[in-house]
Amino acid sequence: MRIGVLALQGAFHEHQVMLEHLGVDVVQVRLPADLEGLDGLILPGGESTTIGKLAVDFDLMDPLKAFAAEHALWGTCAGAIFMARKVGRPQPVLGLMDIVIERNAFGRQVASFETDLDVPALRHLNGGGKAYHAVFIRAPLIEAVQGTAEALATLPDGRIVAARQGRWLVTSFHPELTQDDRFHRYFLELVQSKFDR
Ligand SMILES: NC(=O)CC[C@H](N)C(=O)O
Repeated sequence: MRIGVLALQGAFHEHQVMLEHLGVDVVQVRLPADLEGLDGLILPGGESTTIGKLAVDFDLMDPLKAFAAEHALWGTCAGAIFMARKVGRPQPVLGLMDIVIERNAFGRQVASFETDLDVPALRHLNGGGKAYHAVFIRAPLIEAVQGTAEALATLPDGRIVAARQGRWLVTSFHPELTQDDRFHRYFLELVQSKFDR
């Protein structure tokens, strides 16, 4: 399997390390040609306005949308914002997934937090029964899932922090910053699956 990690800005290296640990070939994507031959793509956390601006400057917007139409995609944090169809205040986004997302919904950098989540979608994986420890860094909130998008994880108060639509996955938090590789393994399952949206 060969997975791309959008490497314009943000935590792409950490995703690469996790994927390589799982025996996956990783390609850093900076130009449209880098998408060639990939089986899936991860959009990392970072600063969504910067990622969006660089994606426009590097003529990546249309190639990314075309790639997403055929492949699995996973956005973490800023990457999730970049995939959303609707963001609180307009900025360059791919506008793919039927979710409404609010940036920095939990407050400033100092309000970053970690918490355990119950994620039913991970239960079938090896080691899947235990709670998932999630790291939130100036995280966005998935305010609504629409169409065929569905929530995968919520905070105890019901706020949505992970969602899936066909082979598209978004998480408000950063699985690449923990030792727990279950979300990466779940994504690799989506890459290999033939889910329809
Ligand atoms: N950890 C992150 O990716 C933070 C996302 C950032 N606050 C944004 O709005 O783009």
